[in-house]
Parts: sequence; C-alpha cells; structure tokens
Amino acid sequence: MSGWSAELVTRAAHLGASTVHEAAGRIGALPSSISALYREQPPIAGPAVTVLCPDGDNLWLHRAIYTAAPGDVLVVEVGTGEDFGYWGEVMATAAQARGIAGLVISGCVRDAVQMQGLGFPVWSTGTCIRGTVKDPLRPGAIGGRLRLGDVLVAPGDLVVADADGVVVVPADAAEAAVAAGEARERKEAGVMEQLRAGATTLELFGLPSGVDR
Ligand SMILES: O=C([O-])CC(=O)C(=O)O
Ligand SMILES: [Mg+2]
Repeated sequence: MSGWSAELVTRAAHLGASTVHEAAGRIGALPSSISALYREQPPIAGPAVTVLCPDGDNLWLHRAIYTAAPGDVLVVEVGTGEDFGYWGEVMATAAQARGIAGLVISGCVRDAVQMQGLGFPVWSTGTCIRGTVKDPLRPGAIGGRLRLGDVLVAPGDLVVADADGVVVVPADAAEAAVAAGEARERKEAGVMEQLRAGATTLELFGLPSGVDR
C-alpha cells in the first residue's frame, strides 16, 4: 500500500525500532506497554493499516485482515478496553495467509504460545483470556488516524518493531529516517571498535567524569 521498495522496508527492519526512532529525531516511540509477545519474534517493518476497535469488540480487526495488502502491519487502537483477547491464533493464521507482516495493538491478545509456534509477530499490552464480541452496530474504523500514547498514527506511516518496542514514522519522513539510521549505525560501529581498543564512553562522547582529578 505504500510506495516504498521492499528494499527500504528490509533496511528499516534491520535497523530496528530504537535506531529508527533516534534517527527520525526521537519521534514516534509507542508506549513501552506495547511490547513484543515473545522475544524470538522477527523484527518487522511495513506500512501501517490503522484500525480502531470498540472496547471488547474485534469485528473491525477481522475486516482489516481483508483490507490489508501483503507486507502491511496492522496498528490497532482499542480505547480503554485493554483487557480482552482481541486477537489469537485463528486470526494470526488468517493474517499470515494474506501476507500481513504483524500486529501492533494497544490491548491484549491470547493464544501466545500458538502464535509463537506460527511465527506470527505481535506487539501488545499483554495477554488476556477474555474473548471479544463482533457487534456490527458498534462504531469502529479502518484507515483513520489513531493516537497510541502521544503518537499520532496515520495509514501508510512506516512501522518498525523489534524485541525492544515499536516506532511509527510519518510516511514522508521514512526514507530520510532510514538513511539517517544507517549513518548512526555506522557511527556506533566505529565507537564500539574504539571501546574494544580501550577507549571510554566518557572520552568518546565528551562526557564529564564527575570526579575531580
Ligand atoms: O477468537 C478470537 O476472537 C481471538 C482468538 O482467540 C483467535 O483468533 O484465535
Ligand atoms: Mg483463539
């Protein structure tokens, strides 16, 4: 759904969430309460498909699976109703069959072990066994703007998620953020090389030692 090359998305996933967040100007960090469901899950990057779910209702998530294109990341706001299992192994299986890259949700999921077995990556606020309803009369949306913590998410924004967390960068800033992230990574590689050779972080970063000498 975005105009990005697969190559740019792969580069973004390789950099990871923290580096892209820093390189983009310290923007877009989703709350740390939205964390990786299991540590071994693969890092992902891709354009956001935004979904708003009413509390305790996952009908719009089912619909979103069939709206998203291969490579998209579902980004979901559930309002105040965090404590439901909005997503599980059945929906993960459906999403995988459609090539969806992963799920980021401001609420809980269930079937954690099964999703680990599937290798479907999920960032959620936790797990909850309580099931949801699917009420066609309750308002939700696909493709609107979301607020997750203090981050506004628009459809098509670049999502990068890994074991450390999730960052969302506005679509028009994505290419520059990835390029800046690569420059940052090269610089850090140089710093670590010098640390191995005996330099200190205090001298390399010009930090005051705090000790009178
Ligand atoms: O049934 C649901 O709504 C969520 C779930 O557990 C699954 O997708 O397996
Ligand atoms: Mg289930």
